[in-house]
Amino acid sequence: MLLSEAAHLLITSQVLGDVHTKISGMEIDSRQVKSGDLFICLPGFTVDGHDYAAQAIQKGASALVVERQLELDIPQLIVSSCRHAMAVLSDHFFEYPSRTLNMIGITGTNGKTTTSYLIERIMNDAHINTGLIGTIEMRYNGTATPMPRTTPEALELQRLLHEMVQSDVKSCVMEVSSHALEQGRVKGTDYRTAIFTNISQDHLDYHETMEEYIAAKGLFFARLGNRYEIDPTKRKYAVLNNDDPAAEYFRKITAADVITYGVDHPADVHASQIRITSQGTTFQVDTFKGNTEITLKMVGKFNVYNALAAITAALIENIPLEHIKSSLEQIAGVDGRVESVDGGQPFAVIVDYAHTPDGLENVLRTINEFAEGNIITVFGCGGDRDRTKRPLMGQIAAKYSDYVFITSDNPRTEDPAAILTDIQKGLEEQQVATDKYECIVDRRQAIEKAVEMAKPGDVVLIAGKGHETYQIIGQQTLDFDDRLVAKEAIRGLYK
Ligand SMILES: CC(=O)N[C@H]1[C@@H](OP(=O)(O)OP(=O)(O)OC[C@H]2O[C@@H](n3ccc(=O)[nH]c3=O)[C@H](O)[C@@H]2O)O[C@H](CO)[C@@H](O)[C@@H]1O[C@H](C)C(=O)N[C@@H](C)C(=O)N[C@H](CCC(=O)O)C(=O)O
Ligand SMILES: Nc1ncnc2c1ncn2[C@@H]1O[C@H](COP(=O)(O)OP(=O)(O)OP(=O)(O)O)[C@@H](O)[C@H]1O
Ligand SMILES: N[C@H](CCC[C@H](N)C(=O)O)C(=O)O
Ligand SMILES: [Mg+2]
Repeated sequence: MLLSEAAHLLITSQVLGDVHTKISGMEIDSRQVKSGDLFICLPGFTVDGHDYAAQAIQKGASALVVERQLELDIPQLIVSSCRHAMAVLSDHFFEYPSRTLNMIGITGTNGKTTTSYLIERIMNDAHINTGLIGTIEMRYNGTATPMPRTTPEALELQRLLHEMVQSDVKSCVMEVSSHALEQGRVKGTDYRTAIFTNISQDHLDYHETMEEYIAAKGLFFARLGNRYEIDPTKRKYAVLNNDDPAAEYFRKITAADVITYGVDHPADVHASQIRITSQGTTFQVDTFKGNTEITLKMVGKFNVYNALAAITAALIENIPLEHIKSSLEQIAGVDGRVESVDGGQPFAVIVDYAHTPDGLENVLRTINEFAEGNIITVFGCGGDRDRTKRPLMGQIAAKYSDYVFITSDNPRTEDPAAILTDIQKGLEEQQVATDKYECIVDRRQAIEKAVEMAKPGDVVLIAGKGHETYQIIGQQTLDFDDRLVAKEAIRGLYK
């Protein structure tokens, strides 16, 4: 690509220097720049990419995208928003991969990862070669790469989608976080289907109010246009959870066809007669393409919602309901989501990624439906993240458990003990008896004590970190896996 081409795409941009400058790649991190790259200077939340332009030049950058002219002897493209420029240029540079792939995006506070795996499985079983991008990993054609965040930056995203196109992938299912929507990470990405799971409190450190959070999610549906072509494969679909009040707002702001799913309210894809056991969940589903009964190996009403979203997306792809049922019934579960840890102990140990008040309430309510003995919950809240959810999660843990170990999640740069105090305040406010909970900063120790306390028939829930294999304390990322730590604790007791 030539710099002139980039300038042409960004109509209001201004070029300083040689318009014939060749661009062989793009980069937003000066440390990763290769010779001939266009370095895009992102003004970040912690540092300003403009301050790293000199380093990028040293590493061989051929031109810069900037929001203000820099006193550096190199061609520069001055734009009003480097983030916007990144999205537009990446999409072009990687040959608009989302127009070739059939894109399915999922947004919502909880259930994105789970739903994405259900869809991936149904699609691949139906021989539609499908890739996946989300919190745990990105994977396609049997190869997986861990992901640092739920939704990649536009540059990384378009690069990954391009890779998928080159590898003969036909469809991609991905999680679209509210951060991504707000920062324009998926700008330009052409989704066929946009799914909404639910909205509840989270990320109020970033979005400040629930209204702003909902508005960020709304961007996904507002951008979803429908040109009502004769070719039905070009239609766009908004798949909305009709039991969530925000669905009505998304319906109003989208120009796509709306298809609803739900349990408590009438919907195009509707579940009823939900039966939950410790082994799984059975429900009747009535759809616009037939009816059937499905038994999931996954537990919880919330997983019925995830399954309904996946069924709707698959029906849009014209996959027969009987095939969808067969795929869903075979799925054992998703990594770190209500995952049982079996070390031969006479009680249940469940690791789950619930890290929001709603997520924690859902998983605990589900456990309450089948637990025979006491419920012992071990959980914490991440540092440098929404502080207002901490006391609420404390109250929920106490409400649905017989005993609570308040411990560290990923404290990041916050004082770990102070995070525990924030959680404890919620319990104090509700005057929870002090012999019903304790605070142990060290997560390993908390897990060990919980396992030690459990009696036959009890359930130990270890919530918050799910699939994570690390713990971030200060600037350090240390090895830590709830499942392994629980197994070690069990082994220590039941040798
Ligand atoms: C709040 C947020 O989203 N921050 C993202 C943002 O960081 P930032 O603006 O602070 O970036 P920065 O560190 O200031 O750097 C600015 C620029 O300077 C560049 N730089 C920096 C240092 C250097 O030596 N050289 C250099 O070029 C950086 O590459 C970057 O381009 O841009 C960075 C670069 O792409 C991201 O890595 C970073 O994600 C951080 C790590 C993060 O934790 N984000 C979370 C909150 C997040 O996005 N979460 C959602 C999931 C939410 C959900 O659960 O739904 C997600 O999608 O993952
Ligand atoms: N549909 C749902 N509604 C409410 N809670 C859910 C739902 N699905 C899963 N959960 C709970 O939320 C946790 C996280 O689920 P999942 O990882 O699928 O969500 P996510 O939206 O991908 O989260 P993240 O924002 O971290 O990417 C689960 O471990 C479970 O406790
Ligand atoms: N995607 C979520 C993950 C939270 C996981 C929890 N273990 C934590 O570190 O807070 C977030 O960025 O808020
Ligand atoms: Mg996720």
